[in-house]
Amino acid sequence: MSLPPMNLPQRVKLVDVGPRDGLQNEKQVVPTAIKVELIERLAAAGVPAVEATSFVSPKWVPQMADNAAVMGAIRKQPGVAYPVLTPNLQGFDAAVEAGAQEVAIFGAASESFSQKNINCSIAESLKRFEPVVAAASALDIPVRGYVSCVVGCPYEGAIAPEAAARVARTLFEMGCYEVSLGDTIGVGTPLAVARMIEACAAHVPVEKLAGHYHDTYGMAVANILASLQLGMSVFDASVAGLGGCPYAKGASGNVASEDVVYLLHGLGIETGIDLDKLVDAGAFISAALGRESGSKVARAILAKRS
Ligand SMILES: CC(C)(COP(=O)([O-])OP(=O)([O-])OC[C@H]1O[C@@H](n2cnc3c(N)ncnc32)[C@H](O)[C@@H]1OP(=O)([O-])[O-])[C@@H](O)C(=O)NCCC(=O)NCCSC(=O)C[C@@](C)(O)CC(=O)[O-]
Repeated sequence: MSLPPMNLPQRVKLVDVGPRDGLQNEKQVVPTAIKVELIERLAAAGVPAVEATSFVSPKWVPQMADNAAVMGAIRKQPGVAYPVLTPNLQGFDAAVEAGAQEVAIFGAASESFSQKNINCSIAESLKRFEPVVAAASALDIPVRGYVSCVVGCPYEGAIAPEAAARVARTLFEMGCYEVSLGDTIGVGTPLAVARMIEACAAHVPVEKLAGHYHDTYGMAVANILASLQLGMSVFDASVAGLGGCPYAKGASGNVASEDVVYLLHGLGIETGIDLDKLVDAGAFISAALGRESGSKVARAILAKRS
């Protein structure tokens, strides 16, 4: 017996956002040296893109205040991207000064979340991103775009697929090489996520879309499978399932990178990632934070090893 045919990609790119999306949400400020070692371990495990930090206001997110120190200390691996978040030109200039070679701008499909997260409306945020994309383009720096709250918002509830699609389209037309669709509070189910992707893919080629799913309701792996079947081949995840969002109360971490890699390899999809080394990276940061990994796969592998 075999499964019904699934139209799956041969290779998937995983973007580990743990050092940024994960550690921005820790109550304790994680020492710079630990962040740097985590980033280096992820790159050594074969992760092709590691989101290293964010150049946002340290008053808003003190956990990322050591952004320049982190960027200065990483021993960069050839072929690995180390994108950083830049909400405005001030953040972009600081990121470039610190040696960033890829940046990400981040908008939202929900007005309330936009206000809480970056202190402006969706329209204002898109205006604010334009000079960032222009400055990046002048320096040949690729810009990734994010849309938060693509299926649900902590303040507004369900979000219409068209609202996500409008922002995704604007970011893509502005010049983002890829648009990452964030289920910030992890409420999506495969049907809701598929409807949202279909709406976005009407304006942005599906191969330019990435899935960024938090695992609050345990649906993220199912949502990734649904997204793969719709032609997506880039996913964000956090080693050890780190994280959440400081402006989305109750949101748990991103889907764990280890769980995503286990799924993908089980489907015969290449990632270039060594799962054992990834589990080691997750064990390293979990020990540094003094808690168990949020990845079921990592816990199973570590239990088998002991
Ligand atoms: C966007 C702002 C800066 C607006 O914040 P604001 O207060 O409206 O900014 P402002 O332009 O009025 O400036 C006020 C002060 O902030 C400073 N400032 C201004 N910009 C910067 C900067 N770039 N870096 C450092 N400092 C900055 C500026 O210099 C000034 O300093 P002061 O004169 O008071 O001393 C603020 O709201 C902010 O930093 N927000 C970031 C929030 C954040 O990082 N959220 C988490 C990331 S998003 C996320 O996690 C979702 C995602 C991407 O993962 C996808 C998903 O899951 O959905």
